[in-house]
Amino acid sequence: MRTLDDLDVKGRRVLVRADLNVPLDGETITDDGRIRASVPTIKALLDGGARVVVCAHLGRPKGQVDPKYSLKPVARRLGELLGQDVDFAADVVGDSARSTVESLQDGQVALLENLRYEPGEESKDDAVRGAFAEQLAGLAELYVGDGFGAVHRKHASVYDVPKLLPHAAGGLVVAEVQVLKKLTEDPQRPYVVVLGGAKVSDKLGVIANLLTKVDRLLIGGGMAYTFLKAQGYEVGKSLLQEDQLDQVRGFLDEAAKRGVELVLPVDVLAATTFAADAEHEAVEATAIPADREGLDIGPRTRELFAAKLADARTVFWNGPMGVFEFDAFSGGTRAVAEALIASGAFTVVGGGDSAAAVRKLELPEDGFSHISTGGGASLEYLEGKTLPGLSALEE
Ligand SMILES: Nc1ncnc2c1ncn2[C@@H]1O[C@H](COP(=O)(O)OP(=O)(O)OP(=O)(O)O)[C@@H](O)[C@H]1O
Ligand SMILES: O=C(O)[C@H](O)COP(=O)(O)O
Repeated sequence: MRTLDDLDVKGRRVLVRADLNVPLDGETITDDGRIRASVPTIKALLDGGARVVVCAHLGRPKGQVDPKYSLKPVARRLGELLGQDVDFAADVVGDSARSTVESLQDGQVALLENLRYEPGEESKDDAVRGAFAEQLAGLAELYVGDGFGAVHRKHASVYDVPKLLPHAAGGLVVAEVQVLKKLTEDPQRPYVVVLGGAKVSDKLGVIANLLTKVDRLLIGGGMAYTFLKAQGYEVGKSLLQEDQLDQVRGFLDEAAKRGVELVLPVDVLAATTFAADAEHEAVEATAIPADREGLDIGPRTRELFAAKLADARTVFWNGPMGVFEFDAFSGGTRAVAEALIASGAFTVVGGGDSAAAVRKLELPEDGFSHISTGGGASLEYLEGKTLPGLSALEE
């Protein structure tokens, strides 16, 4: 992969695809980790005299303009971190974007509005995506792919634009790949993967492949309930991927066949409603009341997971064990994070919210070998899949 050193950027407009998909509470950024991680590449380009045009997505507005997902607060924070103004374009490839980009001087930076306001960004139709990519590429002369968290998406800004412009990988992508490579090349064993979080349908897909690579798979968070249901237990109002139950039954069989230990919660904190102050109690994972939803793993599961992590030599963890944003349901995530730190293993935490949880719970970031900005992206990399955003940069 070409890197920034291979590009002559002085006086040129450089489109940087970053992953600035940060958690927001209204307009307040609750964790700016991904913005911070994007700063070194942007700064290096600015120091090199480039005119930098940053593009990124926020949330999943599905091709519609929705002010809730505006990148405006991100522009403000990026400016603070860079120590210079970030011009914000009110659209992605429209009049505002074009005039903002045209007025940039050497060493100045602009951020475009949320890429996912444009239906072309995520379209499955190559021609539709390609047409949007042409518009985006038209804003710049060079392209830098640095949004590691999105390299698993075959989206216009990730996959198609680098085909249209001379390109290079940014420092974040290079660094992330370097660490994750270590996990794919002969990891020390036991190799344990811990999966949780809420993007259940996205991430169930990686399990089939992971079962061929790991010694143990611990499943918590919103991911666990589809497994419990697949085993025949009722999960009340918990997060459930009903259409993937057969697939999950297949994983349970496959794990048993391969001798991979698949460890599920034995108890959960079952709440009356999805709220910070919800009434809740620890119940057996096999007996979740119909009117309750599991919002965290229970105390016995925390101990079980910690025991299963104690002798690990390599651990990858993606996805919080519960709704850590609510204090009452953050204990499971804390317990797993602490068990990773205590294991002394080579530990990688991946994912926007997983990394945010580590910081929110004030756990020492240097207690982990690496905190990756990619959740889904890291998981798919570990599967050994060719990721669209990486293959495009390699061409
Ligand atoms: N039992 C649960 N029920 C509902 N939501 C849950 C549960 N457990 C965890 N979550 C939620 O999962 C979310 C994080 O999931 P997600 O899959 O997005 O992880 P991630 O680390 O951000 O990975 P990625 O980078 O791929 O987005 C958190 O907001 C958390 O509240
Ligand atoms: O949060 C992430 O994992 C990345 O920003 C990608 O977001 P997506 O899962 O909505 O494509």
